[in-house]
Order: sequence, then structure tokens, then C-alpha cells
Amino acid sequence: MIELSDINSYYGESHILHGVSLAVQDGEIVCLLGRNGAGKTTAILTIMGYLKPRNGAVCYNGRDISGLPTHAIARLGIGLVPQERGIFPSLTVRENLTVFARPGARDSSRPKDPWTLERIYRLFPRLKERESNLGFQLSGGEQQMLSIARALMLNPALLLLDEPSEGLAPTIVDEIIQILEGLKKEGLAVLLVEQNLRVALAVADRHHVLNKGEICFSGSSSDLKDNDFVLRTYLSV
Ligand SMILES: Nc1ncnc2c1ncn2[C@@H]1O[C@H](COP(=O)(O)OP(=O)(O)OP(=O)(O)O)[C@@H](O)[C@H]1O
Repeated sequence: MIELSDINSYYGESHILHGVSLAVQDGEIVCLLGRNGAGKTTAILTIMGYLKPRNGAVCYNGRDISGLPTHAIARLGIGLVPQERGIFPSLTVRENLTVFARPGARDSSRPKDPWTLERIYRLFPRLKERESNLGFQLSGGEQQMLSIARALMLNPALLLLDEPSEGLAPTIVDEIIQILEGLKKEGLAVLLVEQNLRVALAVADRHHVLNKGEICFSGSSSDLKDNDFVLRTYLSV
């Protein structure tokens, strides 16, 4: 579905991603792990077209999208849940969900069963309870749920999630894990950026670990769990 081939991304002259290659297939959750500053967000920004890679290609359903503007990439069916969540503080939960909702990509990747408010509220009962609250009145966990739910209302075929568990209490992280498991059951493809190994191992099919902009490990959950060197050296576990 999405394939990064030998990506090199820069901020000005700062060379951040060094030959990154990874792919996410239909219905798969793939996790990109790594310490602060490893380049995880940069990889997401490169997919979304905020950064144009100097070398390499980002292909979505076989088409090279690396030169496209961000809005065109979003329209193809790639949704982003940014690290800073980006919800509107002065709009209600319901308004946050409906203000930009759209039916999804125009091509065959448009979902047969589009997301509606009712369907969102079934997956996120907490948001239904808070429907009339303003964005700024929500807890961190509720804001994260709203950010994920709002991205779903655009009916993406692929969701990019940037550290959804960051700064959340363990019980709320458990709720986020349940939501990600729910998305997996829905068959959505997800590229999950995480530092929380518990979340990664709970939901992802495959993992890539980034270190200083290079992928230093790729493998399954059991490969990762058993690799003490990678866990200690690159993930501080
Ligand atoms: N706008 C920018 N200009 C220059 N350098 C940047 C910019 N944004 C990030 N960087 C640098 O790029 C490197 C990778 O940052 P990135 O945000 O991709 O890391 P990350 O793995 O997502 O880390 P975190 O978990 O802290 O978000 C870091 O060294 C960071 O300082």
C-alpha cells in the first residue's frame, strides 16, 4: 500500500533520514520505533509531503507521491494523527469531528463502509459522553481519542499515527491499545510511530527501529522481544 524506498530527507542541510526503506500492506499495522530525535516524525512528514525527500521514492498503491503537495496526498486516502494532536480547542467534540469530514479518496480505495458519527461513537464511547464539551475541556487521553476519530472521519485507507500514547497514564494507554486493536479489526492499514514498546508489541504486526535516521532492526514482535541488544541499545528498555 505504502512503500518508502531508500529515502533521504533533510531539513535545510541537516541530513536526517539516511536510506530509509519500509512498507505497510493492506490491513497491516507496522510500527516505527526509536528514541527521541531518531527521525520517526521526519519519516511521517516525508510521507505526507511536508518534506520532499532528496533521494528515494514514496509510493502509494504503486504511484510515486513524493513530489505531491500535502493536500493531494491526504486526498489519496492517507490520514495523519499528529504528535501534537491538533484538535480545535474552542469547538465541541462533535464539531471537531464533523468540521472537515469527507467521504474519502475518489478512487477504489474509498471504504465500502464509511465512518459516520454513530460508528465513531461505537468505537469511542467516551467521545459520545463528551460530545458537547469543548476541545480544551478534554483530558489528554480524550484529546488523543478525538484526534484519531477526527482523522477517521476523513475515511483514510492508511492512517499515520505519531506517538498516540505519549504523555498518557497507563490506564489510558490501555484504552488507546483497545482502539488500535479495533482499527485493526476494521482492516485499516496503520503506520504507528511509538516509543512505548508495550503499545507497539500489543498491536503491530511488524516493527522497524530507527537510530540516527537509519533503520537498524526490522522484524516481527517475537523477533523484537527476543532481541536484547536492540531493546537495550536503541530503545533503552
Ligand atoms: N524543523 C527542523 N529543522 C531542523 N532539524 C529538525 C527539525 N525538526 C526535527 N529536526 C531534527 O531532526 C532529527 C529527527 O527529529 P524527529 O522529530 O524526526 O525525531 P523523532 O524520532 O520523531 O523524535 P521525537 O520522539 O522526539 O519526536 C532531530 O535531530 C531533530 O532535532
